[in-house]
Amino acid sequence: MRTVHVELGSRSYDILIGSHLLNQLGELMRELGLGRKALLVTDTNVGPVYGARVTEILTRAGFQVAMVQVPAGEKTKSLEQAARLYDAAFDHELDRNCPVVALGGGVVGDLAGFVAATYMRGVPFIQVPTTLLAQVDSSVGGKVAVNHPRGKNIIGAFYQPKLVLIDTGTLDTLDRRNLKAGLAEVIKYGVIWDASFFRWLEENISKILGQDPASLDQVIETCCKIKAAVVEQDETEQGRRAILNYGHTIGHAIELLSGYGTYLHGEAVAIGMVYEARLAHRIGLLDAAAVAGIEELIANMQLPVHLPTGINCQEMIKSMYTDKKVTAGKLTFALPERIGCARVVKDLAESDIMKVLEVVPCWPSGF
Ligand SMILES: NC(=O)c1ccc[n+]([C@@H]2O[C@H](COP(=O)([O-])OP(=O)(O)OC[C@H]3O[C@@H](n4cnc5c(N)ncnc54)[C@H](O)[C@@H]3O)[C@@H](O)[C@H]2O)c1
Ligand SMILES: O=C(O)C(=O)C[C@@H](O)[C@H](O)[C@H](O)COP(=O)(O)O
Ligand SMILES: [Zn+2]
Repeated sequence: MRTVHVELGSRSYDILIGSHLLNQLGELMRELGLGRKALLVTDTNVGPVYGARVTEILTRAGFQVAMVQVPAGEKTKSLEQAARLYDAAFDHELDRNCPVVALGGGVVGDLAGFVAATYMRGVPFIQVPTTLLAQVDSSVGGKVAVNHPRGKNIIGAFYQPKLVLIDTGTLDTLDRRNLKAGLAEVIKYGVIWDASFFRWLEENISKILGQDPASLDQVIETCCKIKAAVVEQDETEQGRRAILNYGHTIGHAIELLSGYGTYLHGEAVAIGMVYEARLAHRIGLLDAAAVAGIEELIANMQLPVHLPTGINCQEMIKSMYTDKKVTAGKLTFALPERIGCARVVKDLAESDIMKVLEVVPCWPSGF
């Protein structure tokens, strides 16, 4: 088992990474001294595979478990689904010391975390991420949210989990499309933080796509360490943390305008990283070789690199104004300045963004 610690004073916690860790969840939660009723939140794909097993593990450790399965998919990050979970928490008589446990991908984690942050003004939250994306990114760092019809993750909070338990064995049942979507966030960490990790990814593409266990363990641990380091510096995104948003200003606009769930989050971020690298080049921040290297790695990981057909570039820019990085009406981007280093750039000219979006005016959506 590998452990990554996230040091945030009284909100510190461990990320445990290993191949058969689910079995230890109950004992680990008991050691945290939590109340004995647990709301287990999962979705309609993950529940049937792991729900009964996790319920049994928690029950054996002395928890009374109520499991709720929300519909799988991005549309579930909604206030309607949150309301369903508040009802379930009431029905199960959760008190302030009783945990909400998220068993699933980033959708379940963000939704359940939002409910944990707000039910009774906050109850303990446990993350058990089961997608690669959730294991390398969304389960760590405390961003929890639901979507608004006009903006991604608009209703949310910063609310840290008490424990992140990553059972890498759960990736065995994840489909290829979702595995690859997780790799977009993995590439992000190489671009914004660690040039040697970026090179390592370039050299290990076939092992990673072949789901070689040691390579995936390496990927997950490295990403968790990077995310922990960024979050420790700037828990509530007053500045530096925004580099984790590289690819997301354009990515979120794609998710919104194509209809939540049409593009997976990781796919939209992959496209966003390509166009935002070009934007960084256009404003003189990033050299052309680095832009080509980023685009090549994303394509070689079998992720999309073109804007989808039919997305109107003006509409895209308009929707970027709902981004949480906007301040005083100015668009703000997290852009790479070289492989392994990124910075927040404020006050970009719309004309530069438009030029970049129009380079290949809304290409066909084939990957
Ligand atoms: N909070 C954060 O810091 C953060 C970071 C990145 C992304 N996100 C959010 O995460 C969401 C995307 O998360 P995601 O990519 O995990 O998507 P997801 O949660 O929708 O999961 C993807 C699909 O895989 C299924 N699935 C999950 N685990 C499985 C398993 N082990 N076996 C079989 N099927 C499984 C799910 O049911 C779903 O259909 C987006 O809403 C995004 O905004 C949040
Ligand atoms: O943890 C962060 O900070 C991130 O930005 C991670 C992103 O991968 C994630 O998609 C996040 O939800 C986007 O942040 P948002 O504040 O733009 O919603
Ligand atoms: Zn993301």
